[in-house]
Amino acid sequence: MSPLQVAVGVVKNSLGEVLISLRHDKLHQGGLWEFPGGKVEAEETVGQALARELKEELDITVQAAMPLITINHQYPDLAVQLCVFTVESYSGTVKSCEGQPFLWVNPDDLVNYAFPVANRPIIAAVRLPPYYAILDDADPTLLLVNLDGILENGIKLIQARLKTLSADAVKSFLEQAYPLCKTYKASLLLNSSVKQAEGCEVNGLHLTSVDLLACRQRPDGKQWVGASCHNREELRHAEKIGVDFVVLAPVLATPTHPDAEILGWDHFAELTAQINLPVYALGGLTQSDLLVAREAGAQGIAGIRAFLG
Ligand SMILES: Nc1nc2c([nH]c(=O)n2[C@@H]2O[C@H](COP(=O)(O)OP(=O)(O)OP(=O)(O)O)[C@@H](O)[C@H]2O)c(=O)[nH]1
Ligand SMILES: [Mg+2]
Repeated sequence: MSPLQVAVGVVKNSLGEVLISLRHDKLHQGGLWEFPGGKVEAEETVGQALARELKEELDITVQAAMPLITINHQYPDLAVQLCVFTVESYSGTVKSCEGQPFLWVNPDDLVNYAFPVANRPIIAAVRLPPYYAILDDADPTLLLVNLDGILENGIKLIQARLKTLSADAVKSFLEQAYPLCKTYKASLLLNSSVKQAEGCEVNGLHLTSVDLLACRQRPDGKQWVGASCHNREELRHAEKIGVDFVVLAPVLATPTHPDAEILGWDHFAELTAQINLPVYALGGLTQSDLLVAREAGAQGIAGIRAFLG
Protein backbone atom coordinates (compact mmCIF):
# COMPACT_ATOMS: atom_id res chain seq x y z
CA MET A 1 0.00 0.00 0.00
CA SER A 2 1.33 3.47 -0.79
CA PRO A 3 2.04 5.66 2.23
CA LEU A 4 -0.35 8.30 3.49
CA GLN A 5 0.96 11.54 2.00
CA VAL A 6 0.92 14.47 4.41
CA ALA A 7 1.70 18.15 3.79
CA VAL A 8 3.44 19.76 6.77
CA GLY A 9 4.27 23.45 7.30
CA VAL A 10 7.04 25.10 9.28
CA VAL A 11 5.53 28.51 10.04
CA LYS A 12 7.72 31.17 11.67
CA ASN A 13 6.88 34.50 13.28
CA SER A 14 8.93 37.71 13.09
CA LEU A 15 11.08 36.54 16.04
CA GLY A 16 12.05 33.39 14.15
CA GLU A 17 9.96 31.19 16.47
CA VAL A 18 8.26 28.13 15.00
CA LEU A 19 4.60 27.22 15.40
CA ILE A 20 3.78 23.84 16.93
CA SER A 21 0.40 22.48 17.92
CA LEU A 22 -0.77 19.68 20.18
CA ARG A 23 -2.39 16.70 18.49
CA HIS A 24 -5.70 15.74 20.02
CA ASP A 25 -5.47 12.65 22.27
CA LYS A 26 -7.87 10.73 20.06
CA LEU A 27 -5.81 11.15 16.85
CA HIS A 28 -3.00 8.96 15.48
CA GLN A 29 0.12 9.91 17.52
CA GLY A 30 -2.25 11.83 19.82
CA GLY A 31 -1.02 13.88 22.77
CA LEU A 32 2.22 14.73 20.94
CA TRP A 33 3.26 18.07 19.44
CA GLU A 34 3.30 18.47 15.65
CA PHE A 35 3.86 20.97 12.90
CA PRO A 36 0.52 21.98 11.38
CA GLY A 37 -0.64 20.17 8.25
CA GLY A 38 -2.61 17.18 7.13
CA LYS A 39 -3.41 14.55 4.56
CA VAL A 40 -3.09 15.30 0.87
CA GLU A 41 -6.49 14.64 -0.72
CA ALA A 42 -7.10 12.98 -4.08
CA GLU A 43 -6.65 15.36 -7.05
CA GLU A 44 -4.63 17.78 -4.92
CA THR A 45 -0.92 18.64 -5.16
CA VAL A 46 1.13 18.67 -1.96
CA GLY A 47 1.42 22.46 -2.24
CA GLN A 48 -2.36 22.81 -2.53
CA ALA A 49 -2.83 20.51 0.46
CA LEU A 50 -0.40 22.62 2.50
CA ALA A 51 -2.31 25.81 1.66
CA ARG A 52 -5.70 24.20 2.42
CA GLU A 53 -4.57 22.63 5.72
CA LEU A 54 -2.98 25.84 7.02
CA LYS A 55 -6.12 27.77 6.11
CA GLU A 56 -8.33 25.17 7.84
CA GLU A 57 -6.20 24.72 10.93
CA LEU A 58 -4.72 28.22 11.41
CA ASP A 59 -6.70 30.58 9.17
CA ILE A 60 -3.58 31.80 7.35
CA THR A 61 -2.99 32.09 3.60
CA VAL A 62 0.32 30.68 2.37
CA GLN A 63 2.00 33.04 -0.11
CA ALA A 64 5.31 31.25 -0.62
CA ALA A 65 6.64 27.90 0.58
CA MET A 66 9.89 26.05 -0.02
CA PRO A 67 10.47 22.29 0.37
CA LEU A 68 12.50 21.58 3.53
CA ILE A 69 12.64 17.78 3.92
CA THR A 70 10.62 14.69 3.02
CA ILE A 71 10.28 11.89 5.55
CA ASN A 72 9.14 8.34 4.78
CA HIS A 73 8.22 6.65 8.03
CA GLN A 74 6.58 3.37 8.90
CA TYR A 75 4.62 3.54 12.17
CA PRO A 76 3.46 0.13 13.50
CA ASP A 77 -0.04 0.92 12.21
CA LEU A 78 0.58 3.35 9.34
CA ALA A 79 3.10 4.33 6.64
CA VAL A 80 3.38 8.09 6.15
CA GLN A 81 5.23 10.37 3.78
CA LEU A 82 5.63 13.77 5.40
CA CYS A 83 6.37 16.47 2.81
CA VAL A 84 7.67 19.33 4.93
CA PHE A 85 7.77 22.92 3.68
CA THR A 86 9.15 26.09 5.16
CA VAL A 87 6.41 28.68 4.82
CA GLU A 88 8.39 31.66 3.57
CA SER A 89 5.50 34.13 3.71
CA TYR A 90 1.83 34.13 4.64
CA SER A 91 -0.97 36.58 5.29
CA GLY A 92 -3.42 36.59 8.19
CA THR A 93 -3.01 36.00 11.91
CA VAL A 94 -2.59 32.51 13.31
CA LYS A 95 -5.71 31.26 15.11
CA SER A 96 -6.50 27.88 16.59
CA CYS A 97 -9.40 26.98 14.27
CA GLU A 98 -9.84 23.44 15.57
CA GLY A 99 -9.41 24.22 19.26
CA GLN A 100 -5.88 22.77 19.29
CA PRO A 101 -3.42 24.38 21.75
CA PHE A 102 -0.47 25.97 19.92
CA LEU A 103 2.86 27.50 20.89
CA TRP A 104 5.61 29.60 19.25
CA VAL A 105 8.94 27.96 20.07
CA ASN A 106 12.55 28.93 19.49
CA PRO A 107 13.96 26.36 16.96
CA ASP A 108 16.69 25.21 19.38
CA ASP A 109 14.03 24.53 22.05
CA LEU A 110 12.02 22.17 19.81
CA VAL A 111 14.07 19.26 21.19
CA ASN A 112 12.35 19.81 24.56
CA TYR A 113 8.88 18.92 23.22
CA ALA A 114 7.50 15.40 22.61
CA PHE A 115 6.90 14.89 18.86
CA PRO A 116 6.09 11.74 16.87
CA VAL A 117 9.33 9.80 16.18
CA ALA A 118 9.14 10.60 12.47
CA ASN A 119 9.70 14.27 13.38
CA ARG A 120 13.28 13.92 14.69
CA PRO A 121 14.98 14.75 11.36
CA ILE A 122 12.41 17.48 10.70
CA ILE A 123 13.47 19.20 13.91
CA ALA A 124 17.13 18.92 12.88
CA ALA A 125 16.25 20.40 9.48
CA VAL A 126 14.40 23.32 11.10
CA ARG A 127 17.39 24.06 13.35
CA LEU A 128 20.09 23.69 10.71
CA PRO A 129 21.13 26.60 8.48
CA PRO A 130 21.25 26.55 4.65
CA TYR A 131 25.06 26.65 4.42
CA TYR A 132 27.80 24.48 5.92
CA ALA A 133 31.35 25.75 5.55
CA ILE A 134 34.31 23.38 5.62
CA LEU A 135 37.45 25.04 6.86
CA ASP A 136 40.50 23.09 5.75
CA ASP A 137 44.15 23.48 6.61
CA ALA A 138 45.61 23.39 3.09
CA ASP A 139 47.38 26.58 4.16
CA PRO A 140 47.48 26.63 8.01
CA THR A 141 48.57 30.28 8.08
CA LEU A 142 45.16 31.23 6.59
CA LEU A 143 43.02 29.34 9.09
CA LEU A 144 41.97 32.28 11.25
CA VAL A 145 41.69 34.68 8.31
CA ASN A 146 39.45 32.21 6.49
CA LEU A 147 37.36 31.55 9.61
CA ASP A 148 36.88 35.29 10.02
CA GLY A 149 35.76 35.60 6.40
CA ILE A 150 33.30 32.71 6.74
CA LEU A 151 31.79 34.20 9.92
CA GLU A 152 31.61 37.67 8.35
CA ASN A 153 29.70 36.06 5.47
CA GLY A 154 27.03 35.03 7.98
CA ILE A 155 27.71 31.28 7.93
CA LYS A 156 26.39 29.59 11.11
CA LEU A 157 27.67 26.00 10.75
CA ILE A 158 31.37 25.33 10.29
CA GLN A 159 33.47 22.19 10.17
CA ALA A 160 37.14 22.38 11.07
CA ARG A 161 38.84 19.79 8.87
CA LEU A 162 42.40 20.13 10.14
CA LYS A 163 43.88 16.92 8.80
CA THR A 164 47.55 17.87 8.93
CA LEU A 165 47.79 19.97 12.11
CA SER A 166 49.47 18.56 15.23
CA ALA A 167 47.36 18.14 18.39
CA ASP A 168 49.04 21.25 19.85
CA ALA A 169 48.29 23.33 16.78
CA VAL A 170 44.68 22.09 16.79
CA LYS A 171 44.40 23.08 20.45
CA SER A 172 45.72 26.58 19.96
CA PHE A 173 43.50 27.09 16.91
CA LEU A 174 40.35 25.88 18.74
CA GLU A 175 41.08 28.07 21.75
CA GLN A 176 40.67 31.04 19.45
CA ALA A 177 38.13 29.67 17.00
CA TYR A 178 35.47 28.39 19.41
CA PRO A 179 34.92 31.68 21.30
CA LEU A 180 35.00 33.55 17.98
CA CYS A 181 32.29 31.27 16.54
CA LYS A 182 30.27 31.73 19.71
CA THR A 183 30.26 35.52 19.30
CA TYR A 184 28.77 35.04 15.85
CA LYS A 185 26.27 32.44 17.18
CA ALA A 186 27.87 29.88 14.84
CA SER A 187 28.44 26.19 15.63
CA LEU A 188 31.87 24.64 15.20
CA LEU A 189 32.21 20.91 14.43
CA LEU A 190 35.49 19.03 14.46
CA ASN A 191 36.21 16.51 11.70
CA SER A 192 36.77 13.05 13.18
CA SER A 193 40.18 12.77 11.48
CA VAL A 194 41.53 15.75 13.46
CA LYS A 195 44.07 14.93 16.17
CA GLN A 196 41.89 15.30 19.24
CA ALA A 197 42.98 18.15 21.46
CA GLU A 198 42.26 17.46 25.13
CA GLY A 199 39.82 19.75 26.87
CA CYS A 200 38.88 21.82 23.82
CA GLU A 201 35.31 22.91 23.52
CA VAL A 202 33.42 22.52 20.22
CA ASN A 203 29.75 22.14 19.25
CA GLY A 204 30.00 18.78 17.59
CA LEU A 205 31.69 16.13 15.54
CA HIS A 206 31.77 15.52 11.80
CA LEU A 207 32.46 11.85 10.95
CA THR A 208 34.48 10.94 7.88
CA SER A 209 32.76 8.20 5.85
CA VAL A 210 35.27 5.65 7.18
CA ASP A 211 34.65 6.67 10.79
CA LEU A 212 30.89 6.72 10.15
CA LEU A 213 30.90 3.09 9.02
CA ALA A 214 32.97 2.14 12.07
CA CYS A 215 30.39 3.65 14.48
CA ARG A 216 27.68 1.36 15.85
CA GLN A 217 25.82 4.26 17.45
CA ARG A 218 25.71 8.06 17.42
CA PRO A 219 28.75 9.29 19.38
CA ASP A 220 27.62 10.43 22.86
CA GLY A 221 27.53 13.87 24.32
CA LYS A 222 27.71 15.91 21.13
CA GLN A 223 25.33 18.72 20.34
CA TRP A 224 25.68 18.02 16.59
CA VAL A 225 26.91 14.94 14.77
CA GLY A 226 27.31 15.17 11.00
CA ALA A 227 28.78 12.64 8.57
CA SER A 228 30.31 12.52 5.09
CA CYS A 229 28.58 10.17 2.62
CA HIS A 230 29.14 9.25 -1.01
CA ASN A 231 26.66 6.45 -1.61
CA ARG A 232 23.50 4.72 -0.43
CA GLU A 233 25.26 2.37 1.99
CA GLU A 234 26.86 5.24 3.89
CA LEU A 235 23.60 7.21 3.93
CA ARG A 236 21.69 4.21 5.32
CA HIS A 237 24.29 3.73 8.03
CA ALA A 238 24.15 7.43 8.95
CA GLU A 239 20.37 7.18 9.29
CA LYS A 240 20.61 3.95 11.27
CA ILE A 241 22.99 5.28 13.91
CA GLY A 242 21.03 8.54 14.12
CA VAL A 243 23.44 11.28 13.08
CA ASP A 244 21.80 14.71 12.79
CA PHE A 245 22.71 15.45 9.18
CA VAL A 246 24.95 14.32 6.32
CA VAL A 247 26.98 15.81 3.52
CA LEU A 248 26.62 13.99 0.18
CA ALA A 249 29.44 14.45 -2.34
CA PRO A 250 30.66 15.14 -4.94
CA VAL A 251 27.65 16.59 -6.72
CA LEU A 252 29.72 18.33 -9.42
CA ALA A 253 33.39 18.23 -10.43
CA THR A 254 35.72 19.73 -7.85
CA PRO A 255 39.45 20.51 -7.95
CA THR A 256 39.95 19.21 -4.37
CA HIS A 257 38.83 15.65 -5.35
CA PRO A 258 39.60 15.38 -9.09
CA ASP A 259 39.35 11.57 -9.25
CA ALA A 260 36.08 11.14 -7.37
CA GLU A 261 33.03 9.84 -9.24
CA ILE A 262 30.53 12.67 -9.74
CA LEU A 263 26.93 12.15 -8.59
CA GLY A 264 25.18 14.88 -10.61
CA TRP A 265 21.96 16.50 -9.36
CA ASP A 266 19.66 13.68 -10.55
CA HIS A 267 21.45 10.97 -8.62
CA PHE A 268 21.86 13.32 -5.65
CA ALA A 269 18.07 13.83 -5.63
CA GLU A 270 17.42 10.11 -5.96
CA LEU A 271 19.68 9.24 -3.01
CA THR A 272 18.42 12.11 -0.87
CA ALA A 273 14.79 11.05 -1.40
CA GLN A 274 15.58 7.67 0.14
CA ILE A 275 16.96 9.03 3.38
CA ASN A 276 15.26 10.62 6.38
CA LEU A 277 18.03 13.07 7.18
CA PRO A 278 18.92 16.66 6.25
CA VAL A 279 21.47 16.39 3.41
CA TYR A 280 23.95 19.09 2.40
CA ALA A 281 25.14 18.98 -1.22
CA LEU A 282 28.93 19.26 -1.62
CA GLY A 283 31.31 19.40 -4.55
CA GLY A 284 31.88 22.20 -7.05
CA LEU A 285 28.99 24.32 -5.73
CA THR A 286 28.56 27.96 -4.75
CA GLN A 287 26.02 29.77 -2.56
CA SER A 288 23.98 30.57 -5.67
CA ASP A 289 23.25 26.84 -6.15
CA LEU A 290 20.98 26.89 -3.08
CA LEU A 291 17.68 26.87 -4.98
CA VAL A 292 18.76 24.04 -7.29
CA ALA A 293 19.96 22.11 -4.24
CA ARG A 294 16.66 22.64 -2.40
CA GLU A 295 14.73 21.45 -5.42
CA ALA A 296 16.86 18.30 -5.36
CA GLY A 297 15.79 17.73 -1.73
CA ALA A 298 18.88 19.21 -0.05
CA GLN A 299 19.01 21.06 3.23
CA GLY A 300 21.55 23.35 1.62
CA ILE A 301 25.08 23.74 0.31
CA ALA A 302 28.36 22.69 1.88
CA GLY A 303 31.69 23.88 0.54
CA ILE A 304 35.33 24.62 1.15
CA ARG A 305 35.79 27.55 -1.21
CA ALA A 306 32.13 28.58 -1.56
CA PHE A 307 32.07 30.83 1.51
CA LEU A 308 35.50 32.41 1.47
CA GLY A 309 35.04 35.10 -1.16
N1 LIG B 1 0.33 17.34 10.58
C1 LIG B 1 1.34 16.57 10.99
N2 LIG B 1 1.22 15.21 10.91
C2 LIG B 1 2.24 14.46 11.35
C3 LIG B 1 3.44 15.05 11.88
N3 LIG B 1 4.30 14.04 12.23
C4 LIG B 1 3.67 12.86 11.94
O1 LIG B 1 4.13 11.74 12.12
N4 LIG B 1 2.41 13.11 11.40
C5 LIG B 1 1.48 12.06 10.98
O2 LIG B 1 0.92 12.38 9.72
C6 LIG B 1 -0.46 12.04 9.66
C7 LIG B 1 -1.20 13.33 9.24
O3 LIG B 1 -2.22 13.60 9.96
P1 LIG B 1 -3.24 14.70 10.34
O4 LIG B 1 -4.00 14.10 11.45
O5 LIG B 1 -2.61 16.01 10.59
O6 LIG B 1 -4.10 14.82 9.03
P2 LIG B 1 -5.35 15.80 8.86
O7 LIG B 1 -5.02 17.11 9.44
O8 LIG B 1 -5.71 15.68 7.42
O9 LIG B 1 -6.37 15.12 9.82
P3 LIG B 1 -7.94 14.97 9.86
O10 LIG B 1 -8.12 13.48 9.70
O11 LIG B 1 -8.25 15.45 11.22
O12 LIG B 1 -8.48 15.78 8.75
C8 LIG B 1 -0.83 11.47 11.02
O13 LIG B 1 -0.78 10.07 10.96
C9 LIG B 1 0.29 11.97 11.93
O14 LIG B 1 0.55 11.07 12.97
C10 LIG B 1 3.54 16.46 11.97
O15 LIG B 1 4.53 17.05 12.42
N5 LIG B 1 2.48 17.17 11.51
MG1 LIG C 1 -3.68 18.05 10.76
